[in-house]
Amino acid sequence: MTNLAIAANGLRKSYDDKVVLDGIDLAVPEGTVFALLGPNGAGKTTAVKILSTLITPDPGTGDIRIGGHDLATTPQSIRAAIGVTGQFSAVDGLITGTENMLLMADLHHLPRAEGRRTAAELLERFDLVEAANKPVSSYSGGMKRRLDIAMTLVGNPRIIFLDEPTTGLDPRSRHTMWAIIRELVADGVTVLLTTQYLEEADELADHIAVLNNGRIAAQGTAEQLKRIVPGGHVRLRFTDPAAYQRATDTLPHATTDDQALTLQIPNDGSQHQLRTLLDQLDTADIHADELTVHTPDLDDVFFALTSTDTSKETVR
Ligand SMILES: Nc1ncnc2c1ncn2[C@@H]1O[C@H](COP(=O)(O)OP(=O)(O)OP(=O)(O)O)[C@@H](O)[C@H]1O
Repeated sequence: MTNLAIAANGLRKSYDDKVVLDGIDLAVPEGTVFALLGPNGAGKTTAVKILSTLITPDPGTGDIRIGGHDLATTPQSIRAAIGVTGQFSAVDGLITGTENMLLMADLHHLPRAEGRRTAAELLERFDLVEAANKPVSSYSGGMKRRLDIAMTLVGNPRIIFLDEPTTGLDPRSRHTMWAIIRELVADGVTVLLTTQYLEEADELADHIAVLNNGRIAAQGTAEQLKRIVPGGHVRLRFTDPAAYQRATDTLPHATTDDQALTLQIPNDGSQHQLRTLLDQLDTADIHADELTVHTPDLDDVFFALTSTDTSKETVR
């Protein structure tokens, strides 16, 4: 059986009468990426703060084990085993990148020479050598995030929590961050990340949990999640109203838009279903100006699951 790096049972947290986490279960195998996905205010940061020992869960929460350590009895062992970066990062803007790194090395009680060597290696690895002696307040968003991760790695953690690691980054910096995360996982590190970006979860995560209204509305691989929503279709666009009319007569199950002269036909995008549709069009001598195939993506899943109060579905 695979060892779990993170195991949480019945995680609960309320603020006054607002229930933020209503008993959620998480199981993250070692060396994998787990994405906690949810709209603003869903409780993602709260979950990360609890799992990284920054705040305590409510009574009634079940067992939580991080890296095999019990959160209730040995939080200090957990702190030694994990790294946390994100919205509550430890980066100090007033001092330089190198100084931030050395501060971290001190916190981990590394001997001075080793601390300097580790800091230099990590600054190099994250492409921060040129900026190393400049105050962090002059860094771009992407550079700050890279420094944040570099600081986290000083202690060589095997489990890393990344709270919205790419929020606000431009596409290039986002891709750099994804490459960094993939490298960490290739080294055997376990990553739990929160994100509002479906594309990010799709790109990186082995397992995705969608958090909504304090509960996990669905979880599974990106592929499993995509299968739980309908939404695959072929879209045909016409410029000739007569051809459009012939198509609507030929395809009675299509959703039509008379203004845009488009039809949407349910279709799973498989070779078989596509061929059947194309044969129908050929037989009726219909030629669309544009044909596009839309397979459900995580956007469809996200909107389907987070738009109602009661949706609850689990894919295993
Ligand atoms: N210390 C606190 N006191 C009271 N309410 C809080 C506190 N911390 C969080 N909350 C509330 O808990 C809910 C969940 O917040 P949380 O920051 O975990 O959400 P999130 O999913 O991370 O959202 P975002 O994507 O906006 O960061 C919000 O409604 C928030 O207002």
